[in-house]
Amino acid sequence: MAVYTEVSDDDLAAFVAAYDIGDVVSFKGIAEGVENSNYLLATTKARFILTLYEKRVDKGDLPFFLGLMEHLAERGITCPLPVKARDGEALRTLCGRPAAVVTFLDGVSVKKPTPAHCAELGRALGQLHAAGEGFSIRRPNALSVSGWRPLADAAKGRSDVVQSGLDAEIAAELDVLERAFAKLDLPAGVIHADLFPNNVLFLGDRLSGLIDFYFACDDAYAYDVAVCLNSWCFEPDQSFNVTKGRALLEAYHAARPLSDAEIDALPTLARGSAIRFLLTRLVDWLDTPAGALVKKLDPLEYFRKLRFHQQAGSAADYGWRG
Ligand SMILES: Nc1ncnc2c1ncn2[C@@H]1O[C@H](COP(=O)(O)OP(=O)(O)O)[C@@H](O)[C@H]1O
Ligand SMILES: N[C@@H](CCOP(=O)(O)O)C(=O)O
Repeated sequence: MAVYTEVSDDDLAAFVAAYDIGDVVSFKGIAEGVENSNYLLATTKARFILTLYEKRVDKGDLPFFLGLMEHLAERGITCPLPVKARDGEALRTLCGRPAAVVTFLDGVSVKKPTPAHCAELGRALGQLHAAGEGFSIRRPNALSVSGWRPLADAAKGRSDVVQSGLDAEIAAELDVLERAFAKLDLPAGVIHADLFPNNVLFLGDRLSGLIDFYFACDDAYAYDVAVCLNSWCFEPDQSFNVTKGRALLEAYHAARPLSDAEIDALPTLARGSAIRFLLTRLVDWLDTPAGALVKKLDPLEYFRKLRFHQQAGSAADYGWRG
């Protein structure tokens, strides 16, 4: 579920009256999603997504997220465009929460990505990175290497209920990654940071839109590539599909060429990305009360991916041909 805040008909009517988006035809909560309350809002003019930003979103970050979507949409990226109310403001308040209306994108997310989907994704990611250049607001990645130890500490002493010995494995991995990340000096800019298949829409085999920019931040571009290798190229049996990896990397490289340093760093970045999602899932797993309506995501999926990356010697293990 992702409707934490219920909006009454009266609240909705008062909210929509501030915009020039037509009259409400229908209004329905969207089940998918984890972080925020999302509604599909249809009006006499068009369809929109109304989002109420929930507790985990820092209100101070909203100008970054909304400004970024506007910046990218202006540069040809098919992403939600924040809709301004008559007073010129896109960020408003509804039911005591920060809220915004964005344009609705057609398409569906794929459950089983093919190499063709991975190529589409790689190309779109390269274009996204190029289009983000020149965006003026900065947002450091709170979930990069300096954020991992605090997450591990939050789970410490409890993670063995998920898997015996996990605390020690995480601590040892963080020792390695903190040293390895300190040595990296890679091209950086705006990244999506959560471009999993559920955040990419397709019409047939053609990518039709990118959504959910609420983890976007400044970090190494190749880290975003590593997030996608993790989320798009593993099979359900947890084997890495090099054909998908190659399709993703080659399409990305055609849109935004990867430097030798970025290619060499891929195994380290993939390990980092694996521990990031392992840790956030682990903390959520441990902290989400039994019976909560939110679907808990399996932390061990990312532990198994981490194991693969620990064995990876070079980018060739991800399908890179040079
Ligand atoms: N602009 C959009 N156009 C079409 N569907 C959208 C749009 N934004 C969100 N959705 C739908 O809402 C769901 C949840 O949105 P998402 O931004 O991923 O939520 P959360 O940040 O809470 O995880 C998506 O899976 C998608 O089905
Ligand atoms: N992609 C993250 C969870 C974040 O969910 P989203 O619905 O905001 O994309 C994970 O898989 O751990």
